[in-house]
Amino acid sequence: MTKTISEREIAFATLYEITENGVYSHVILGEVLNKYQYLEKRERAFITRVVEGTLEHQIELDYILDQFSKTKTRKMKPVIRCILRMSVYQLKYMDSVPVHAVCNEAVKLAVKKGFSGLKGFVNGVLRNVARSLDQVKYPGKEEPLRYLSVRYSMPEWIVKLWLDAYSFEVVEQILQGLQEKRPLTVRCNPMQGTPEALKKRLEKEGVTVSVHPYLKEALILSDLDHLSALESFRDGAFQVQDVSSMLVGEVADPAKGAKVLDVCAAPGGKSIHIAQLLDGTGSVEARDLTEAKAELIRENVKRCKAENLTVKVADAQCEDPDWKEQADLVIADLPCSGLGVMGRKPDLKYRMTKEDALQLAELQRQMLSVVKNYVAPGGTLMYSTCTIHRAENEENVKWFLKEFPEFELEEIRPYLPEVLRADAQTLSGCDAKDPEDTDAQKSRSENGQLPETKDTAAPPAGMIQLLPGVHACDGFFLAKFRKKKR
Ligand SMILES: C[S@@+](CC[C@H](N)C(=O)[O-])C[C@H]1O[C@@H](n2cnc3c(N)ncnc32)[C@H](O)[C@@H]1O
Repeated sequence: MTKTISEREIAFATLYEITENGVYSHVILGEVLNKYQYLEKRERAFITRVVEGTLEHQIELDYILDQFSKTKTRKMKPVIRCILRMSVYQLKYMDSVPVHAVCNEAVKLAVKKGFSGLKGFVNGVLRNVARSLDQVKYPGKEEPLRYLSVRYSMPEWIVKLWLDAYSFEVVEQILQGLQEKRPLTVRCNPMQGTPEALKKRLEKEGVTVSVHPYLKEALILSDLDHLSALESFRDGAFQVQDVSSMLVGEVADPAKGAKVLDVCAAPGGKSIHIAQLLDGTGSVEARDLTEAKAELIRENVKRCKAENLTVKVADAQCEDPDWKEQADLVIADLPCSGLGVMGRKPDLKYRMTKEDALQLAELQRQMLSVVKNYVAPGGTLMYSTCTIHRAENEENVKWFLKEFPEFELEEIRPYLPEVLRADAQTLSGCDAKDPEDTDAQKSRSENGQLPETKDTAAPPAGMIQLLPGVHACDGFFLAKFRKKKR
């Protein structure tokens, strides 16, 4: 097929839709790659890399451009700003792309988009950047907020939020972790065989597989094209899930025969995990707000052949009297600001605001105050988010325990992989600035073991904040509550 549009033009149009019209990056990239299936694999990879890379480094790219252009990026015409950003990304991060190709293509694109009058400006700025890229002066560490924000392209409000909660070193580790390419992690379906058998099966299908250091059921896959091309995937032998999310099921540790309610379940990762841990016994009801979300759960349930799982459309904000004190386990994996998974969704950091994140913390409180009513006396409530935000995590836990004294935190360390146990937090220890400073850490005996059972006075370490860069997983928070028996 003759090409009427270049890969740079496609990357530009995609970026423009995301940054100027607010379209979600993962949605539009999926559509674009689908539409231009006829392009070569190399060209499709170029489009993805330029779009995701430009978004990922946007603050840094603007900082560089502002040093070379009299018109600052915020005052530029959106089309020109978009062309310049993606061009500087190629100059700085894509060694294989020659400078003249970047500049010439940017000029051509500006002309094609109706800005022939600015072709000299585009060419001049880019040639200048290319010549002096090594001499760009970045903010120094004496201005920690600005340094971290520009160096890692993270909006200042998020950096500030984290600097208020963690030391400079930990925040830098988180930011580095978010920029690293996240591996594809999957969880073995225990109903279909052992992780060892799945590993062999995947290797036969041409996939490179390693076992995640935290859980033997978690496999890291690489060298694969499409998941749906794998028979093992179509058969439901595994489910894509970050290892942090797998910990919800591990820590919940449901007893065989348990009655489980997952109030925000789509696309079904945690519900299906728990249904499998129940080994076909008990029941899981997986709920989400809309029919479209419920359908996503159904598709995954069908593929994984989980028979003890039903799906229902229901609003977690509205109380369902039929479930009052009926559940042995309630899973509340609630909507959140997602600051722990920004590595997977590069535009999220520019969309989320401090106010939105605080509103989400309020929404979580409202949902928790409804869904806690479903827990039977002696039963468990698991609260989790994929964010790094004390208001949504530790502060919500504090609020919950104060508001609903019939609940208490339950010790989670025995259920965690050994390397994570020291980072579990108690209620009083969750204000510590460093993960190493937690109460749980302090209450460990010298050889790093859990306290002996006779140490009953030790407060339970019932929650954990996982941090990318510090831990080998996404940013994630979980807490385990037990409803006291009457
Ligand atoms: C973090 S995701 C859940 C991920 C899921 N637990 C898993 O492991 O696959 C949060 C979910 O909450 C759902 N949600 C948002 N508001 C809701 C509401 N009022 N009632 C029920 N579900 C809601 C969203 O549709 C989204 O699917």
